[in-house]
Parts: sequence; structure tokens; C-alpha cells
Amino acid sequence: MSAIIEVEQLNRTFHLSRKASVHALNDVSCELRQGTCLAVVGESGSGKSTLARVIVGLETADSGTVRIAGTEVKPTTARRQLRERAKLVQMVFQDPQGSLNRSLPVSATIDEMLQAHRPDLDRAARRARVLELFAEVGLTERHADAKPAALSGGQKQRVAIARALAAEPQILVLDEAVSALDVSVQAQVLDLLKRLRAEHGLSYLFITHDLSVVRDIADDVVVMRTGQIIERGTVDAVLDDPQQAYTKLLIASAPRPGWKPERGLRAALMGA
Ligand SMILES: Nc1ncnc2c1ncn2[C@@H]1O[C@H](COP(=O)(O)OP(=O)(O)OP(=O)(O)O)[C@@H](O)[C@H]1O
Repeated sequence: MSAIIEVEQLNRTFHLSRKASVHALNDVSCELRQGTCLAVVGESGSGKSTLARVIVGLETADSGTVRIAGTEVKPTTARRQLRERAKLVQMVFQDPQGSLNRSLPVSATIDEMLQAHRPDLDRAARRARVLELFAEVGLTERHADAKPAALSGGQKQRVAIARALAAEPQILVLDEAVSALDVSVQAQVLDLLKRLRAEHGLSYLFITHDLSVVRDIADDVVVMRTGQIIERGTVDAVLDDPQQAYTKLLIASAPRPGWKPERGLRAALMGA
């Protein structure tokens, strides 16, 4: 199976002051196989979001390459190139609020995407497409015409997914996209994502700190720690037979029935 995203030796350092800097990405290489889901896991600050942001072009790497669908993508501000990249890869964030205007119906955000990516559609055709996209993510016309405040967190995240789909991308980069949702709503959104992936032949880069979510949706996983990938493999191989002590700790500290927060990763790493 060919790779739709190939990341080679990415480096990104943030200089915080004259003396202090953070190596957020340290020679990171990985690939997302076409039609599959690659999970990127690791504790807070390990570099997951920076990797996602470099891939979608929101962040610039100091060195290294990103190829999407065989073509190297470079940071750009040129509208045409940004639009081409948006057609390949769309990002869904933890907080859907960012892409919604409080004073407009949520359908407006999808209409805006369609205006950018489907200039062939007139107003009536865009409205029809908006309703089609809402139906695809399990929402109705009533939801489309509601303002953000009238929708639940799960419904808003469905709108964010519909917005991403409006560009007809090949890849979704989901950055903690289900992390803020209640467990039952999270399961519904994960089911939706699995269905959409199958129906549209999408590939997912799935950033999460939650290993139960990884087990549910991902095929492959990379484990990040302080900007480096320290373990990689299929989900079954890595979660059932982790090789690195850090991965073992991540798994041991993942919430499960009977789990106590004070026995979490930080406590475990500190030997508490
Ligand atoms: N714009 C920035 N300026 C300075 N430092 C940054 C910036 N973005 C990220 N960092 C630092 O880079 C490191 C990696 O951050 P990143 O957000 O990629 O980690 P993460 O694994 O996604 O964490 P989280 O799950 O908390 O979002 C952290 O130490 C962070 O503080």
C-alpha cells in the first residue's frame, strides 16, 4: 500500500529566549499509508501538534521534507497553492468553535468552504450541497440553520467534520478531535469517522493522547516523546507488545476501569 503522506527527518526548534529553546520535532520520519489511520500519541508537549501543523502547512519546519500524494509540500502564502493543499488535506481541531461565527448559522462556515473550493456551484446548489454534507455527518436542516450556541459539543464537531469534507480532501488530520467529548458522544463521532473513511477512501492522521481511541480507530501508531518518535508499528503490535519503557508507561497509565488519576503517567515517570 502506497504512502499518501511521507515525512522525512523533520526538525523544528522554538527559541523561547536567548538561552532557552524547545526541540519540538527532532528528526521525525513517518508515513501514512493510503486509506489507513495513523495515530500519533505521546504526553502533552511531545510534539504531536507541531508535527500535524507542519504537515498541513500551518507551521514551518527548520529542515526535513513532507510529501503529500507524492509531491513535496513547502510552506507558502500563495492562495492557489494553499487551496491545492486544502483539497488534499484538511484539519479538524479539538475545539470546533474556532471555525464557527457566533452570530451566523453554522451552515455559513460550510458555505464559505464551498465558495472557495466549488466555484462551479451557485447559491442554490451550494445550499443543496450544505444539506447533503450535514446529512453525511448525521445532522439535519434544523442543525444547519442553528447558531453555534444552540448545538452540543458533539454536533459542533460534526459541523467541523462536514466543513473539512466540503473541500473534498483525501486526508483528514484530526488533532485531539474527539478528546473534549463525553465518552458516549466520542464513540458516536468515532463511528462517524470510520464510516466516512470507508465511504470516501480517506486517510487519517489522528493525534491523540487517548490510547483507547487509538485502539478503536487506528491501524498504525507512532509514539512521540520530547520531539522524537520512540516507537512505531501496527496498533496491535505496539499496544499489545510495547518495546519501550515509555510506551509501557503510557499504556499502564491510560484510564481504564479502576484507574486512579494519581497513578497516571507523570506519577509513574517520577517513580511515584
Ligand atoms: N509556537 C510555539 N512557540 C514556542 N513553543 C512552542 C510553540 N508550539 C509548540 N511549542 C513547544 O513545542 C513543544 C511541543 O508542543 P506540541 O504542541 O507540538 O506538543 P503536543 O504533544 O501536541 O502537546 P499537547 O498535547 O499539549 O498539545 C512543547 O514544549 C511546546 O511548548
